[in-house]
Amino acid sequence: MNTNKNVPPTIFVIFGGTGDLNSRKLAPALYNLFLDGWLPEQFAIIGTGRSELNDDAFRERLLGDINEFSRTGKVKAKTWDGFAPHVYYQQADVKTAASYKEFGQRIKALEQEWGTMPNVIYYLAVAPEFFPVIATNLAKSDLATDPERTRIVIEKPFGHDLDTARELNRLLAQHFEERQIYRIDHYLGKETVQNIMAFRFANAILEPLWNRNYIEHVQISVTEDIGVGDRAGYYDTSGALRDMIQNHLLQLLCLVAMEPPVDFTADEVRNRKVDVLRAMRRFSPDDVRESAVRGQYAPGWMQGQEVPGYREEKNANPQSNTETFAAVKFFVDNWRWQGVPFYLRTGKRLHRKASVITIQFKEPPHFIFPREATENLRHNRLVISIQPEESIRLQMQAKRPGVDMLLNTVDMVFDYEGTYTVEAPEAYETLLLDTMLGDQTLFMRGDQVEAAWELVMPILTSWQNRTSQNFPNYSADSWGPESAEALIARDGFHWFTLPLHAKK
Ligand SMILES: NC(=O)C1=CN([C@@H]2O[C@H](COP(=O)(O)OP(=O)(O)OC[C@H]3O[C@@H](n4cnc5c(N)ncnc54)[C@H](OP(=O)(O)O)[C@@H]3O)[C@@H](O)[C@H]2O)C=CC1
Ligand SMILES: O=C1O[C@H](COP(=O)(O)O)[C@@H](O)[C@H](O)[C@H]1O
Repeated sequence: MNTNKNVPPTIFVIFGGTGDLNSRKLAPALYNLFLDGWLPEQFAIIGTGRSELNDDAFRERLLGDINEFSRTGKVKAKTWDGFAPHVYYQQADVKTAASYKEFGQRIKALEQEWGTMPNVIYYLAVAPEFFPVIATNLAKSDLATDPERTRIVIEKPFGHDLDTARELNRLLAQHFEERQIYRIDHYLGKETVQNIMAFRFANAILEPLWNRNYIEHVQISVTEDIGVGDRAGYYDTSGALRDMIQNHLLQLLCLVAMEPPVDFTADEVRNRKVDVLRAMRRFSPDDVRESAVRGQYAPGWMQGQEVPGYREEKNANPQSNTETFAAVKFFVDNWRWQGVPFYLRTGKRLHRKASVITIQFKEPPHFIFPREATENLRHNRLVISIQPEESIRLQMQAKRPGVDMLLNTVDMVFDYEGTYTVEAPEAYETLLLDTMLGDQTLFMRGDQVEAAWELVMPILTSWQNRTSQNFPNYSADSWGPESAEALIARDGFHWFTLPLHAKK
């Protein structure tokens, strides 16, 4: 989102500095921002956790993490020598008031050393049970009183359901202004996801076609080949609908379905996305049976390796009925989209990792070519590949070279790899920089989160009330349960196989 390099002096406090998210995502992202010259001279990262570490030990730990997880590869000694002095560690228990006093002293010392009043960003990379605790303690300790200079970043999950999301919003609103609150949805930071807005709203040729008159249906598919690994403790309380559809996939849907914003400001963009969520058709219990399916993976084989079923994963409940796959048909009841189904699906341990949005257009109203010339033609489709392939393909019909008139389907392709030489930043790099610049465009506003929860609540409730499950119901390395095929086949469509050229 950024067009300038004017990041003001900033102190970045990471609650959960010793945790997995910081190791794999935040620390490498901050390092890469430093590497690319985005960070100001006056910049400090204060990591916190209960672990007993000093500054040097924490720096060593981050060095290992960055070496392992950074997209830019191993750290160069000279760059590290420039970065490391900006990093500090403070042991703290987030539940005790004394910890916040110590943060206050640390921040004050840096202010005095720098001779300026920096922005202070509190990043909550801790379990969600600590979000209210930390927010309240920051406020009580007067560490976030200035809305111009202090911000709080909240990781997912934002609430477990509509009530808990509302409760968390209420609590945050007691202590912070909305402009201070940055709710993360890391999909919004992905380069290819940001490009959906650029592609739709910086090109005049798409908008006239972007509606129910030309579009037959939309598919949003986020498939993963990995299982839950050692995250079953968290995942068992969540499931695919909460973990992916309520946030990432619905946000992708909003980007496809939103009206053109008047300008590219945070609230205008977010208003248009909330409009979509509000226009989405609500589910009755009968609708849920018709329009939503779920699945759970069984043990099996992936690429020659034996893999456990979900119930056999570390820390999983052996009788768990948590879904690791979900597919839902939504409608957006407004003038633009009336009658156009949006099929969303996501799941773990599926055949291939791929996040793809496919817009299928209606057939031409009349074919002038002989039947045999057109037999194998597909509808025009716009295929937006978010990852791992990063591309946009427009599938068109063309005449095959030859003396006869035979047509086939060809792709017009924009692909990042072939077009740009610069490597795209990781989502967290963009998002962390935006928190420092005070740009909330790619962050979830409170009403947006609640509107998304409101939409999925009938499905969650209905699934919770239906106890009998035939789980596990799909095998590893498949495309999910048969019921997912039936969901879309009833409307005469099928899930598209994801781009064959997609990188593994
Ligand atoms: N890991 C990931 O890929 C993702 C994580 N998230 C979210 O990020 C958050 C963190 O996840 P993750 O990093 O995986 O979790 P971890 O369990 O790896 O880390 C938890 C962190 O919290 C700290 N902590 C726990 N209790 C206290 C306490 N009482 N006082 C101070 N610090 C404490 C731990 O410090 P110590 O061990 O030193 O006590 C540790 O640094 C969660 O909300 C998660 O949902 C979101 C998306 C992806
Ligand atoms: O938020 C989450 O996202 C990941 C998938 O993210 P991606 O960037 O790798 O597509 C998912 O594995 C995880 O369960 C979920 O919590």
